[in-house]
Amino acid sequence: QRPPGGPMAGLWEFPGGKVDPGEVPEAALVRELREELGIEVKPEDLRPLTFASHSYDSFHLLMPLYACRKWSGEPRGLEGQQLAWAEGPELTGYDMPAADIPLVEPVTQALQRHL
Ligand SMILES: Nc1nc2c([nH]c(=O)n2[C@H]2C[C@H](O)[C@@H](COP(=O)(O)OP(=O)(O)OP(=O)(O)O)O2)c(=O)[nH]1
Repeated sequence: QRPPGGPMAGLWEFPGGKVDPGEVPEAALVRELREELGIEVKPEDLRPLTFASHSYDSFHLLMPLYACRKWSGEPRGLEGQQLAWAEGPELTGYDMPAADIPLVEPVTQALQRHL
């Protein structure tokens, strides 16, 4: 859950974050999962699933979404954030950033197909 006081506070998002200059996207996600959730993921265990392309008022977000079925460690909110483990149809019950709404259906389908 996004922290209070910042942009889109309180909305539920997929774990991740911005790619640093010169950083490969998969490396950025591995880093963010380590920093935010304390889990270790190998880049080869990230499978591209779909992407979001959404114009917010002040920027355009192009965000790749990956499936990850293998990790080590137990996810914890290392930055004080609330966590939720949501599978399939439960995902629709969370208030999400506008860019994420079109991702719910492909994620739900991928979970059903065990991708
Ligand atoms: N991680 C993540 N970010 C998302 C999702 N949906 C969505 O619109 N975003 C946006 C929010 C941010 O503008 C950007 C992610 O960057 P971030 O999480 O590193 O940045 P932030 O706004 O929390 O903080 P800052 O670095 O700009 O201060 O993408 C999502 O599902 N997951």
